Amino acid sequence: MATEERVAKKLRMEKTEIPSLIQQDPLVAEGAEVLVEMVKEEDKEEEEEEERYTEEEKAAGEQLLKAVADGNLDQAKAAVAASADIMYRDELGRTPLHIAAEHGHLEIITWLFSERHPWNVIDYSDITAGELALQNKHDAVYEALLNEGCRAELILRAISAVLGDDDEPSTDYLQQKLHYDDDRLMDANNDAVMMGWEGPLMAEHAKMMCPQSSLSVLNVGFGLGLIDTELQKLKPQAHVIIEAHPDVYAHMLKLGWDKKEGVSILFGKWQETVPWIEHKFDAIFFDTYGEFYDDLRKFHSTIPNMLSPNGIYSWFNGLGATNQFFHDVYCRISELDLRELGLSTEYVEMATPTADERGVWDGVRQRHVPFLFVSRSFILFILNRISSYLYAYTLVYRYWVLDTYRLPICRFLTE
Ligand SMILES: C[S@@+](CC[C@H](N)C(=O)[O-])C[C@H]1O[C@@H](n2cnc3c(N)ncnc32)[C@H](O)[C@@H]1O
Repeated sequence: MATEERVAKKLRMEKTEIPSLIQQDPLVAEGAEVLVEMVKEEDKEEEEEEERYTEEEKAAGEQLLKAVADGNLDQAKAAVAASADIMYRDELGRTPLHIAAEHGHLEIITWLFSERHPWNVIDYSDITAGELALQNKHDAVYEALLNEGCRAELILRAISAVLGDDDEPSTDYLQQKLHYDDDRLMDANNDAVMMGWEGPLMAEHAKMMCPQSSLSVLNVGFGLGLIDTELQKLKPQAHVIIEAHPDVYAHMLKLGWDKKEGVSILFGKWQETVPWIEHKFDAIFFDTYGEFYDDLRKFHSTIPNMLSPNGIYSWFNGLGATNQFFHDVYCRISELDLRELGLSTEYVEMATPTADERGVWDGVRQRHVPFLFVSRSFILFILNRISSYLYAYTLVYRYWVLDTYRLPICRFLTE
């Protein structure tokens, strides 16, 4: 496929639409250039891959793809025995897993995993096998893909723990100069830390966590103060806010949050302030920036000490939200992590604002779709190498493509 066509596909638009889009804005042009370079790089890799195969291996690869599409396991096994690469790709970059998922061949999926086919491989348009199973309504296949995704991620985590590969959260974000602009909070690169369009999500979180007044609440991460404003409307008896960034803290003081009745601000990172908290809260919310899934998991582990017996814990759920399949895997992993801590998780579904309603992209770097896909593809490109998506949590967690937001409600397990 020609480079232009591949770029258009990645942007999910027609080839003819791109020139006018590029003319509109130098930032979009910059984004498109990055994409072109990425596609060229992919082309080079593809060529190298082609050259890697002998004629015999290519024939076996084609035989494998056909057998998988036909749902013929014996022939698929024979193709592998005859030297087919288990991850042989067709012209769309789809591997046997994509094809088996698209056609709903569960037995073949199980066999592919036993042959160590990775669960999270993407095609040249960033499509996962999970998305193809979902689109074609192959529920049992989707379930098998989800299970494998969770299994693989948990194994990877266990290996990282043994290797002592437990990264400290980066302090880069906390050292950057932030600025507030209308209803947005942006970092030094003009990347949005928080945007006003998330207001309805925050209002829903507050409502779900605080069904009545006079409760005792904890919020980690002030940002625009959207959730704190909503919590205030519910008249909490005690309202603790943990915030680590000096510019956000200064903004809070300027707005007089330190003088509001019942409000206490703990200035510092939650990692340093939470261990000192002895109070039990009826509602706890977590939404930070510049942190990884592992940090969220560490925060989960502090909940049993801080939540009152009938309390509710919730967190901003942007896990893997650039892709429905990845999102579902991470929601399930989080549920498993919380269960181990004695907490149940219920995901309450609500519609997310549409792209038009999110018109607030104006004035920030990520406002245009090309950037969205540039960062997404870049992350997936890295992912293919480390075979984990969880590390991408921070970088992408504001740019979700999901129509439905899954709001987590966590409580102590009763049995
Ligand atoms: C996405 S914003 C929170 C938005 C907030 N939920 C709202 O409704 O406006 C994330 C906030 O977490 C803060 N933050 C980032 N890392 C933190 C940490 N380790 N401890 C405490 N706050 C942190 C950021 O400075 C930022 O104010």
